[in-house]
Amino acid sequence: MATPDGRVASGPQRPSQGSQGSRACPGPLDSLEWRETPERAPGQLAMLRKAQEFFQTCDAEGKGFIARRDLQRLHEELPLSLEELEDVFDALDADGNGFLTPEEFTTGFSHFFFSQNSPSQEDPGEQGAQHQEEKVYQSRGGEALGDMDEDEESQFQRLMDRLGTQKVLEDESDVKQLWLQLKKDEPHLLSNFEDFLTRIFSQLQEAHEERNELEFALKKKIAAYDEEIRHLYEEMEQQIKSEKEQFLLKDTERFQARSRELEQKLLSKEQELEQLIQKQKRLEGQCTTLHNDKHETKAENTKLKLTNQELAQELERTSRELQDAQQQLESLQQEACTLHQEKEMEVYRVTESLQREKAGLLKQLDFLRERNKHLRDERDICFQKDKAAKANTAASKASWKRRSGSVIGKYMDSRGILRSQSEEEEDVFGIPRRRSSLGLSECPLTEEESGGREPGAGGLPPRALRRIISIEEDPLPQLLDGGFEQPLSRCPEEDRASSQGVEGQTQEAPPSKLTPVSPRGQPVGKEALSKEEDSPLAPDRLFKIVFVGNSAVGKTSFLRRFCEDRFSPGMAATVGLDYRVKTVHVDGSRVALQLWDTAGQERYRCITQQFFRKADGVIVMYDLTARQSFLSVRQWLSNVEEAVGDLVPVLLLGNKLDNEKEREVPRGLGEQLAKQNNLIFYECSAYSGHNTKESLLHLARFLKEQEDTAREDTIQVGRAKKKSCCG
Ligand SMILES: Nc1nc2c(ncn2[C@@H]2O[C@H](COP(=O)(O)OP(=O)(O)OP(=O)(O)O)[C@@H](O)[C@H]2O)c(=O)[nH]1
Ligand SMILES: [Ca+2]
Ligand SMILES: [Mg+2]
Repeated sequence: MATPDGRVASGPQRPSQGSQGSRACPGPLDSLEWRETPERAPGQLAMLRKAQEFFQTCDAEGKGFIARRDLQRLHEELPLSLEELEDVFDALDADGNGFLTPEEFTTGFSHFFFSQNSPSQEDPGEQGAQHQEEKVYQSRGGEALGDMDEDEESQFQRLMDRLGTQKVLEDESDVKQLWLQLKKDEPHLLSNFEDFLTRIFSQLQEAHEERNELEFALKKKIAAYDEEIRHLYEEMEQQIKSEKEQFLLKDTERFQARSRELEQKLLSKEQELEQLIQKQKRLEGQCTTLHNDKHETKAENTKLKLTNQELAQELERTSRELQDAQQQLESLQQEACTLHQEKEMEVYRVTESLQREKAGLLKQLDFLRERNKHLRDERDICFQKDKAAKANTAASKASWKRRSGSVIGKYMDSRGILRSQSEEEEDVFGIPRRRSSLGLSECPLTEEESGGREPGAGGLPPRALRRIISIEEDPLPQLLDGGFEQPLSRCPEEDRASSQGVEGQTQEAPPSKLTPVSPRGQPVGKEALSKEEDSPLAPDRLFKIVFVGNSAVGKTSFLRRFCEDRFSPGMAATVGLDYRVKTVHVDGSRVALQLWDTAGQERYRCITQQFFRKADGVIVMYDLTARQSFLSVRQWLSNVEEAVGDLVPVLLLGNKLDNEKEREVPRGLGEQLAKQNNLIFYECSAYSGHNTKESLLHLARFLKEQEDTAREDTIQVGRAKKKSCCG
């Protein structure tokens, strides 16, 4: 390939030969040379263009500069050695930084070009090897050309034209030299050479055309590609645009939806806010009212506090007063209690004195009876004497009547019937009868022997219960002062019923005339007399106990056993009511028991009923040898309950335990009944004395404990009340 020197050298020397130039880049350089050469006066511009083209040839990669390596790569194409090329590079690299910029290259090139144009070079050292090479080439070329004549020249030109090398060969000087050499040295080989050239050039031509075609195709392809790329680009742009639009659309829609949503939210928030504001206003209003209220309440509170204080003071004062009142009340209660106890004790003492009095009177009565008996005896004797003497006159009879009147008259009425003892006593002791409400019947004493009259038939109307003494109204003194101390007798009806049964109280009556049908011959009251303990000490407390149960179950016998510790068979039935007082010791206390013996017979029930009410305890007795008496127990219990409720403790006694072989009521039944009704239960015998004391003491203890508990309760309640008042 031709160097720049070559081209430049051939340029000025052969301006008409357009085919001369660089073989490396024939296209553009060719065209440059073809355009420049005809002008023959290349200006700066043309030179620059050439330099530029050469620069581009060297800088094949389009880096914008030429490295030392780029120039060395041209070593095979340029007729220069590596060292020479190095020299050229160094010469061109003005600043010596190892790169040739386009300016450096152009400057160096133009320098060389201008130095070529002016043969007298001012700076031969600078041109270096290039210059030398140029000279060699010129010398050779000049020599060859010098040898060629006009004829040969045209001959060769023709050959060239025929071959059509202009299109293929840029620089034909080599071929020309070879042709000339061959023509001169070996003319016979010229035709071969020409043939060879023809072939070569035709091939070259083909190759050239082919290349052109390829270039054209390439250009077309490139254009197509460009077109396609442009198309693709446009499409892409379109797509991007549409995508963008879609995206924008979507975004807008989303944005709009979002904004709508937000607007709604905002709206609701605003509403909420509005509500909240209203609420706040309301609350503020409430707050204000509350504040006002608070003030009012505060004032009221203060007022109330003051009132409270006043009230507290008043309360204190009142409680003090109350306390005082309570203390007073307590002292009054204590007084009342002591008064009550004193009263009871008084009652007891009076009872006792009356009993003693009663005993004295009974003794007197006994004495009188004795006297009566004695007088009767005397009378009998007199009567017998009269009979025997038959000389007794009416005067003697009259005197009898007067004695008897004097002595027994007190006891007999005009009809010869013994007056009731109470009447008698009224006469004798002048004690008036006071009680008449409820109480004991005063049964007339029927003296069988007085005319042998039947009591029922004797015209004496049977006197009904006349005198009634109430247990409820402190009865004892009155009970005793009138007639109770008298031996109670059987009622006339009973006498009649028992076919002239005469009261055993007139024991002195001749047995022949007294026909006691009932085993109950004995009077009741007499034996009840004061075998009672004459205790020197007054009892601590007193309990009233009422004895009930069917007739003949042994109530009176039981009481006798308990009080006197003896048993009399054939007791008379109790009439109305009897009582005894017995003091017993219970756990260190002296307890006086006022034991009321009621009549079990049906007709006295109404009286008995009255006595339950003031009773502290009740004893219900049945006869364990008489079934019916046990069956009546329930009735007795209900009577008690009717009168006093179930507040009063009840002792159930099954009597006549000694008579086991005639037992009709099993023990279990009694126990069961007691359990059902919450009673104290004993089986006893008045006859043997078994369980008499035990059972009554049990009841007495129970009563005492009950009273103790009640007292304690009262005290505690009082204390509690006091405490609560003080507290
Ligand atoms: N075998 C036996 N007979 C007794 C017992 N207790 C009383 N008797 C007899 O039973 C009969 C009636 O006795 P009272 O004591 O009069 O009976 P009462 O319950 O007082 O009778 P009223 O006064 O009519 O209510 C009398 O004949 C007594 O001798 C006893 O424990 N054993
Ligand atoms: Ca440089
Ligand atoms: Mg009796």
